[in-house]
Amino acid sequence: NTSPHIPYLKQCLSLAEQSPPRPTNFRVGAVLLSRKDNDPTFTDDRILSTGYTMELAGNTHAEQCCFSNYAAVHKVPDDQVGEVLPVEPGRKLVMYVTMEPCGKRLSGNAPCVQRIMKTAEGGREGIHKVYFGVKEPGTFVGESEGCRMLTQAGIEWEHVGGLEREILTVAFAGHENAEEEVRAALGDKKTSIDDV
Ligand SMILES: Nc1nc(=O)c(N)c(NC[C@H](O)[C@H](O)[C@H](O)COP(=O)(O)O)[nH]1
Ligand SMILES: [Zn+2]
Repeated sequence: NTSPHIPYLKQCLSLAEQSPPRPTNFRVGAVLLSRKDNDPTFTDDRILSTGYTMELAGNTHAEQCCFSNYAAVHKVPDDQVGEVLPVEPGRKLVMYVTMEPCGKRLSGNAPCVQRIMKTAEGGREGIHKVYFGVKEPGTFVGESEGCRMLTQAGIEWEHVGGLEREILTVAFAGHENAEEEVRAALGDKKTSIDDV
């Protein structure tokens, strides 16, 4: 019996596979949904938006595209997406991403944790929880800050294990020595059982 989160991470993985391979970032997929409280099998989930790395023009991240796509459908600029996300009693906003949202980007563009935090404005809760399949490898920014920043902002997060190898293989596809980087990233995981 697999965790009910796995089908969502698999959906994010197939989104990530649509991302153009680049050595300068990771190929990531994201899904934004509304989830009813106390619905353990997620039967009443409502998908709100999806996104993948570089889906939209420019150097865009999966989470960024996910928000931007939703904002476009609701005819507001990206930075006002929080104002059009649904606020429904008894339901929460949840995001699934193949990789831990970035807390820092080498390009200096707004990191995705900042975009996630921004959805909580004007008394709205915004994104309640983020599920991801791997922590960000150290390739670009070293020790990732995403989770710590989410915690500081009072946003819950959870690493859902089981798809690390698949997620990293897709993420690193555009990199020079992708296989080596995947192996190294898996090795970093104290919990990865593949390499024992
Ligand atoms: N969660 C996440 N979703 C993405 O869609 C993506 N590409 C990354 N990648 C994180 C990595 O740290 C940055 O890609 C590098 O730091 C380069 O920064 P830019 O992407 O050029 O801003 N992380
Ligand atoms: Zn990001």
